[in-house]
Amino acid sequence: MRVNLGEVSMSNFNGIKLPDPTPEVAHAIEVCTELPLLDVGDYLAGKDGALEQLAANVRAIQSSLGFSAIVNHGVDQSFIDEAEQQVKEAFHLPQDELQKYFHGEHIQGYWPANSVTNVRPGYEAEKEWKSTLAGWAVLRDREPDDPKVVKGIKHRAMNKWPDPKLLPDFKAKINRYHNAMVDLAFKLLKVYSVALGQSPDFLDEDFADSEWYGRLNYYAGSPNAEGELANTAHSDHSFITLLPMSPIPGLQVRTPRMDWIDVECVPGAIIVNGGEWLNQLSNGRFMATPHRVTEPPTERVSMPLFFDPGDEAFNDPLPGLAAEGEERKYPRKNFYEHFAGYIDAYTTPKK
Ligand SMILES: O=C(O)CCC(=O)C(=O)O
Ligand SMILES: [Fe+2]
Repeated sequence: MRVNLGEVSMSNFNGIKLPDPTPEVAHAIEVCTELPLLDVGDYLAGKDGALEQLAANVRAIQSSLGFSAIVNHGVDQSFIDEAEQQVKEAFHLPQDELQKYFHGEHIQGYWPANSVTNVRPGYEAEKEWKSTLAGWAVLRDREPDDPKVVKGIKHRAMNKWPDPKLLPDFKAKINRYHNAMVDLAFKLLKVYSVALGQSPDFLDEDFADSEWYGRLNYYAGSPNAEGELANTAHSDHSFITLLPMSPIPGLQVRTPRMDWIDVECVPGAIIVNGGEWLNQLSNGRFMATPHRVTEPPTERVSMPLFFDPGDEAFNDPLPGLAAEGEERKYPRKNFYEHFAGYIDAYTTPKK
């Protein structure tokens, strides 16, 4: 599929015209052999015109490959490295210790390898599924008196943390990592808002009570598992997902040509991809691109941060994004309904 960049930059986005994407980005999405690289340093430094240029690049990327990698993002590398180290140590705990933090009905906490179907609706036929990855889900941390905790709302419980006697720094280092990623996501929210043809603060209200979600993924690795899937093809439920690049291979992204490319590591870069919530707000114009992970040769940790709106936000197409006479493509839902439906579908226990 060839992307018509002229059309992408001019029409269908609430009539808001942005500059052309930079030649590097235009080339990257034309050939689709690796993720387009975006330097967000000028934008974060508040340089004149940087927001508009970045938004133009994001609009072109999200209208095609749906994945990019950002550099000069300001997240301290030591926060990432130290969080990753904590994840490794947690998954090295004995099985009977880990089972104490089993995710339960809220799907918050630990889940062992091979325990869930990990089949996402729409992807059943992709390939024999394996789901060999283990995980630990950490949602926005809540206090015991949080109204949703008190009411026992599913998926809105308190997080489970490993015993501090065993892992004294886990909670602090994971929270520090997530807080830095969420800060960055809020800065990118303004870029996405402009890319969607809105004012920079148009989405702020929807995200004021952001229900972000952190997944700590652990792949034990297997040297002989050539090409087998550990994390099956899926699109993320999120608005956007931020994921520090891993030096251990495995992540693959589906291109508009419907082939799969291996993501090559750019040390220090953070992957940004659009999720299903973004896809719905744009009435299908911004991609929630399928991706998957092959069984890595060695131990591998990945820590995606799913950046989400508040539970009460709706998936209505943004102004100007359902062109006149065009039907909305997705049934109306609030974020909570969308999230609960997604998580429950793919974490069905394996029979
Ligand atoms: O492990 C990775 O690199 C990606 C993980 C992923 O796609 C996910 O957890 O949604
Ligand atoms: Fe994902």
